[in-house]
Order: sequence, then structure tokens, then C-alpha cells
Amino acid sequence: MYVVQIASECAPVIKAGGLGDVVYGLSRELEIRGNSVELILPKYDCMRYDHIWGLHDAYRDLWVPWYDGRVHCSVYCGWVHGRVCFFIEPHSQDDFFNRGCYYGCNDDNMRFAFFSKAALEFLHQSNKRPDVIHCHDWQTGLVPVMLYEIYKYHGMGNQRVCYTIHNFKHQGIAGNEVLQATGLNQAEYYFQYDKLQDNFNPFAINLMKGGIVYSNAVTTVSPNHAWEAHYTEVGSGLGHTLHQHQDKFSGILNGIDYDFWNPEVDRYIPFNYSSDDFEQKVYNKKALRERLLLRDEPKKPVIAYIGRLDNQKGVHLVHHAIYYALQREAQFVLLGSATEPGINAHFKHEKNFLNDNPDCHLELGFNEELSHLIYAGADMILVPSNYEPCGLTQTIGMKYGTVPIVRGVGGLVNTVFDRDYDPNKSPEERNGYVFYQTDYGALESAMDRAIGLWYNHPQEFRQLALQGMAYDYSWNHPGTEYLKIYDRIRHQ
Ligand SMILES: Nc1ncnc2c1ncn2[C@@H]1O[C@H](COP(=O)(O)OP(=O)(O)O[C@H]2O[C@H](CO)[C@@H](O)[C@H](O)[C@H]2O)[C@@H](O)[C@H]1O
Repeated sequence: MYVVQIASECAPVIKAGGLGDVVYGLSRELEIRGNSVELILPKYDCMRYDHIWGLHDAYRDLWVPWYDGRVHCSVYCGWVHGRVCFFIEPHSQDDFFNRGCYYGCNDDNMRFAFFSKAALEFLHQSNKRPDVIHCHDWQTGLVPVMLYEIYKYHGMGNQRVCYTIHNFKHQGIAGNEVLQATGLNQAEYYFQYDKLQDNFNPFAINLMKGGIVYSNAVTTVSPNHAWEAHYTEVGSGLGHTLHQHQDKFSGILNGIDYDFWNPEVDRYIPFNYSSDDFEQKVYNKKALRERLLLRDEPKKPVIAYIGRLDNQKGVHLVHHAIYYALQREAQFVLLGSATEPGINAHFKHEKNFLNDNPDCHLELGFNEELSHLIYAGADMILVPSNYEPCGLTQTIGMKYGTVPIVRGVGGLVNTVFDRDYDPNKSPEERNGYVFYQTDYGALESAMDRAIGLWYNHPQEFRQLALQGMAYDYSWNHPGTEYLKIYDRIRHQ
């Protein structure tokens, strides 16, 4: 099968979060199984060019219709750790992808509407006719809309679209100008409730809703989150739309790429290890402490948080966990970045306040290499999210023998099974700690149980870590699930 992924991220070259990991990992899995996969991405100025091999211009004269004119683009091709990627570079005054950031601009709707249009125009003009186009999140929600409203009539009638939603919170709420720019004429047609009209604001269109309405299959990134999005407020207003399209909507748990996230072969950690020589993990802990200037207190556990610092991730609990860990004789390491100025200022303040504390380190920013050392060196990883479509940090943590402490929402429910309480798993199958409420007491009780086991029953704690390592959260199973979906829609 020939699959083209159109996305705004692909790890490690463009990674703001988990979307990048998934786009890369799924592409690799599909290729391993004999499918042909290509990726189309924006050519951002700030991406990690050191992860691209053989970048060359592949298509010089791509002219993309935009408003009443056309925008000249160049398309570059290169290999990102074996995957063939096409990077689109527009030459216009808007400088859409030369902003020194991936997201967060006032005209993000326009930037990604343009990218979606350019990606389809590239497929069209270069005569690429994939069996399946797989696109992701609001940024590419317009791809199926334009495919079925425009490109279908220009020789692209056989292409089918699978649309994956990684985060319902950001939907791309836009105005009429997006329709005008992309050539989706007759605004009144798209402003209908069963098309792109936002479910709350009748004067706005919703790009993610467009993706849901027009795609042949819609997925989100865990079975539990699919249920939550359909039936609860976690769908951020799209529950009814999902209900109307429920026959094509499902949840597939994300995998992680065990070539990249694997303590046996990880290039970024000083001591490789597996469950057979788990003792080696402690040397990574020592290296982590040295790197972050933490005091070497062999007895203390290291608790880590890695992730964006925003409301989704439960920052009030992250903040509380730092102090609770210190109070309970544990060390705490945080690696995170905040885009919201208020949250950023708050954690900067905390960092200054805790700067001289030998048991705590807050690293504010994005650092892929350091994240590997933290997964390998920490003993526990905290994921106290308010909501979490899938979550990768807990499954990565488990692969590194780092015990997860998570809130029981979204994909965390599908991956972490409480050591003391899980009703559906035998004690040998349990792999972490789960709490449910959002108050400090709930968090503390889970941390308390984890830290208590560490201090009082170290052998049992070790056993719990090994049980986590035994789980297979690779792309093996989800790869099969996506291929089943592709196969189904291909013959529609
Ligand atoms: N400061 C930092 N430095 C280095 N690395 C960092 C980092 N902050 C985060 N990362 C890395 O980025 C990834 C984050 O994964 P998450 O599952 O938390 O994704 P995120 O919430 O961004 O994405 C959304 O999409 C993913 C993928 O579908 C879903 O799992 C998730 O629930 C949903 O919210 C991990 O690989 C983590 O190590």
C-alpha cells in the first residue's frame, strides 16, 4: 500500500510533543511491513536540520493557488532516520514557516491552511496518488475537505483519508478568510452545521470538525479517550459531531518506537541495560545526578516529570509533587516547557527558588537528549494530567524500568495498572500507580504508596519496574490496527 502522511511534526526533526513521535513511529512501522510511506511536512526554519540526510530540492516549481493568485513554493526531499520526507517551503511575504517556532503565531490558521493546500497541490502536480492519506490534528483538518471538494475533480478521486486526532483542545477555529484563501468557495455551504460550522460559534468554521466530517476514518489515540471524547466534555464540543460520525470513529492506542526509545540501544544514555541487567540502570541515575548537580544520595528515589507545562498536564499537581517529593525524602527532576507566559513565569520563579536545593532540578526548555537520560536515570515518572488522549511519557518510562504514577484519564487508563488496586489485572500484570481525583490528597496518596514501596520493600519495587518493562507498547499492535483501517477505507 502507498501511504502519504501529511503532518505538522515528525520526530526528531520537528517535535513539539507526542504528535511528532507518533508520525515518525507509525511511518516506520508501516514501512517495515512492506508499505511505501512518504511524509509531507512544512519546511520550518527552526527544525533540526542535523536529523535530515541528503536534503535536496525535489520540486522547484510548485505553484499553490491562494486567494485570487498563486504562491510559488519549493519542495525539498530528505531522509529523516530512513523515512522519505518532503518539506514545503513557500516563497511569499507571509514567511509562513520562518518564524523561529512551530506554533503560536496569530495567523496559525492561515499558515496550516496554506500547508494543507500546498501538500495536496504537491500530490496533484507531481502525480503522486497514494492509496491512503493520513493526516493529523487541526493543522491538516482541511486536507480531506479540499480533497473531496476540489481535488477529487482533478484526478484524485481514488484517494482515501484517515484522520487522527491527538488533542481535541486545539481545533483551529477560523473565519471566512480561510475558505476564501484555499478556494473553498461558497462560504454559506461550508458554514452549515453538518459541514465546517463550529458547534458553538455559528460565525466560525472549525478545521478539526472539517477533518471529522470529510475523512473516511477518524481515530484518536487511545480507546478510553475515544469514549471520553464521544461522551464527555473532553471532546471540547465535538462530541455530537463524533456521535454523528461514530461508525467511522475509533481509538487506537499509540505505540512507541523501540528503536529510538529502548534502554538496550539508546545512544543518548551512558549505560545501556535491559531487564536482564537491570542493575545497570543505577549508573544512569548517577550520571543524571552528576549532570543536573543533584547530590548523590544512593538511597533516595528520583521522581521525574517530562512534558509540556500547561493546563492539560495538571501543572498545579506537578508543582505540588515537587514539594511533596522533597518532603518525603525523594529527589525531583523536571524537564518541561511552557508556552503560556503565566505558567512560564511561575516555573521560572520556582526554579530560582529551588536553585540551591541539592535534591531538585528544574530544566525549563525542550531537550530531547536530556529526556532520554531522565527516562533512564529516574525511578518514577509522574503524569498527573487533567486529560491525556494517550500519553507517551508513561509508556516510554516503563520501557526504561521507570515506574509511572499517573492520573486515571484517557490513555493512561489503557496503559497503567495500579499495583495495589487494579480489578482487571493480576498482581504480576500491574505496572504502576493510579490516582483519580485532581486534589493534592489524591496525588499524595499515590506518591506515598510508590515512595513507601521504594523505601520499605525495594525488591518489590524492582519487581514492579520489571513488570512495566515486560509490556509491549511498541507499534506492533497499533500498526496492525491502522492497516486494518486503511484496508477498509481503501475499498470504500
Ligand atoms: N521539554 C521537553 N524536552 C524534551 N522532550 C519533551 C519535552 N516535553 C515533552 N517531551 C517529549 O514529547 C513527547 C510528549 O508526549 P505526550 O504524550 O506527553 O504528548 P503531547 O501531550 O505533546 O501530545 C498529544 O499527542 C500525543 C501523541 O498522540 C498523545 O500521546 C498525548 O496524549 C497528546 O496530548 C514525549 O516524547 C516526551 O519525552
